[in-house]
Amino acid sequence: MDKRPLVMSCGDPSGIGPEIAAKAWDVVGRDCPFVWLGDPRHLPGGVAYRVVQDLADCGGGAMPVLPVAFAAPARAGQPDPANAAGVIEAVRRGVELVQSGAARGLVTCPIHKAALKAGAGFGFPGHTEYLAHLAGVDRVVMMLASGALRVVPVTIHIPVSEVPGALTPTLLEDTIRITHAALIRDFGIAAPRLAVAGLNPHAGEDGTMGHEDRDVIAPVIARLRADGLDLRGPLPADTMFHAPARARYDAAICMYHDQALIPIKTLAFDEGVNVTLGLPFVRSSPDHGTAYDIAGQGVAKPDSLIAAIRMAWNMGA
Ligand SMILES: NC(=O)c1ccc[n+]([C@@H]2O[C@H](COP(=O)([O-])OP(=O)(O)OC[C@H]3O[C@@H](n4cnc5c(N)ncnc54)[C@H](O)[C@@H]3O)[C@@H](O)[C@H]2O)c1
Ligand SMILES: N[C@H](C(=O)O)[C@H](O)COP(=O)(O)O
Repeated sequence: MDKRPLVMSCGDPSGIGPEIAAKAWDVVGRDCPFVWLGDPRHLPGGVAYRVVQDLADCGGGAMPVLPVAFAAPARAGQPDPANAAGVIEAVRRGVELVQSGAARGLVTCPIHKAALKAGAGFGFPGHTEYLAHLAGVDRVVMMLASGALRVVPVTIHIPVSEVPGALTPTLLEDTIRITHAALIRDFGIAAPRLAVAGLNPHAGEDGTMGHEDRDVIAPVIARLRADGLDLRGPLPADTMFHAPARARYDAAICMYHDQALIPIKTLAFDEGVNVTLGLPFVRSSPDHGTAYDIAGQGVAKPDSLIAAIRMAWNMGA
């Protein structure tokens, strides 16, 4: 039996990451052990932890911590640019441990993208793009998954004004194929059914409200259907997410970030998991961010992080 632990990058220590990690350990630390990569100083007072030097000894007891150097203490809700380098190092170290085979998978606690850019010139829009860079892969896919819905945004962290130009047939086909393969391999769905959203209102209304649906999306769907994939679309996005519609597919392929993330965060904010498909290792994350507005108050819910831990544990088996 694979007893290797997960590793968890601490995320922005001024956010809710440290507190939800400690809460998550209390719930799933025994069944899905993880080693927290961060600065013990950033953990909330009273949290039981033990510093470890490697991943060998991490089952049960207090939360194991593999220290990562940070320049400054953390002030709840107030990101410190001086800590940006440590946030990035925790992610890099986590990838190193997974790629070495020491860890079963990586769970990342939330980062604040703008804070990393300001503090360390972080050149990536978020974890997803950074992890692809570290892994040396050209294409990865962001999936947000829950019991009620799985969604994939084809374009991610780009301005809405740039979405039409970014929606190339190649990007759409790659995204669909990576998603389809992951649903089979990682989610145990033998014959995945995919619903593909249109870009424009009413999926372009036969070209009267935009042409991308007819000229870009529909030909890719036709080609992949001819290749045997079970796809429907381009569908009007506004009628894809009510319960009867969701019952007809296993994942929704959406054209841009909020077209995908609004429905899943509306339906399943506390259980949604962000999982990166196409990496040579397992990576998951909660579906929320640093939540500076509640950081340090003890009210942050660990539920999404717990779901992310469980998903990574099961996918890493
Ligand atoms: N995986 C990630 O690293 C990740 C994911 C999403 C957003 N972010 C980043 O986080 C930063 C803040 O983003 P945002 O404000 O749009 O979204 P957010 O998810 O941080 O917060 C949105 C709202 O949800 C609440 N909330 C979030 N998580 C919660 C929890 N566990 N329990 C209770 N309430 C919770 C917050 O208090 C806030 O009111 C941004 O820089 C964003 O890019 C990172
Ligand atoms: N777009 C995701 C969300 O809103 O939940 C989140 O920002 C993911 O970012 P990463 O690439 O850092 O996982």
